[in-house]
Amino acid sequence: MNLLEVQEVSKRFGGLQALNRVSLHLREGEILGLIGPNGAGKTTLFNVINGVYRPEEGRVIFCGRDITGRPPYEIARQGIARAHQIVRPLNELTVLENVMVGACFGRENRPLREARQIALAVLEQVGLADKRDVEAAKLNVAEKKRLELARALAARPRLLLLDEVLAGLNPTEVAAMVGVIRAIRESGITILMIEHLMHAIMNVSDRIVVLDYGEVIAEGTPQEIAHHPRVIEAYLGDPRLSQSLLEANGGAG
Ligand SMILES: Nc1ncnc2c1ncn2[C@@H]1O[C@H](COP(=O)(O)OP(=O)(O)OP(=O)(O)O)[C@@H](O)[C@H]1O
Repeated sequence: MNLLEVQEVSKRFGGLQALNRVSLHLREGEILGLIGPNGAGKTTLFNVINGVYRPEEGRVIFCGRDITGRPPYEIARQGIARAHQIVRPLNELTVLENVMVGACFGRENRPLREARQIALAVLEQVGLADKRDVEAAKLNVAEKKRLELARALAARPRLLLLDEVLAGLNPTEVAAMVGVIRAIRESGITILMIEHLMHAIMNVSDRIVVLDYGEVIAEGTPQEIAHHPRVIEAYLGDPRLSQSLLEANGGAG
């Protein structure tokens, strides 16, 4: 059974069609990469999936249930967590306390003692255990990204939405984070991730869906996507992206 099905979803902002009959699905246990040029509609799709926006048309089905237009807290309770592109930890709290908040407001309401146990395990999982007593404000960018991931994981999701968790990291940090993402999948969590870093997304995804101007223009394995004429065409308008696609293309063989 598909864990998530997005069926013909459309979302408009005034006269702008941000999503136009977008469909995609995620099988349990897979990593699906969502790519596309700036403004393609990737973040809007995340916002529809986790209930920030209600689409004008279409449906979102999670675990066989229609969750279209349900409020974000209810969708979180059902097992979808999201790591945001812009990381905003509770700065005066420690790393551990931040993650405990995630555990308390996750899939089930948890008592503090249990939330602490979960938070400790999750910090171990993302490689941040040694920083647990540090104030969140004192973390560097890479550590804040890990904290954001830990906060989302503490909700014990079945589906994790990752919005550019590799952005702003240096190559060593990217490689380490890719390792963490793989390990999360191994632990049984399904992942949908938006990423501009072409090498990394090609490397870590089982399948990739490409959005352009709010429409799905391609879907396939990283290999297929890297050679797809419509994808290359879509990316040619953006020199930075087309360069990274060409590099990934070479890397993908
Ligand atoms: N709240 C909003 N109000 C009006 N327009 C919006 C809103 N959110 C997004 N848009 C517009 O919808 C389109 C899709 O934006 P979205 O942020 O989903 O793209 P994206 O693929 O995530 O882009 P990026 O890669 O730059 O993050 C863009 O043209 C954007 O300007």
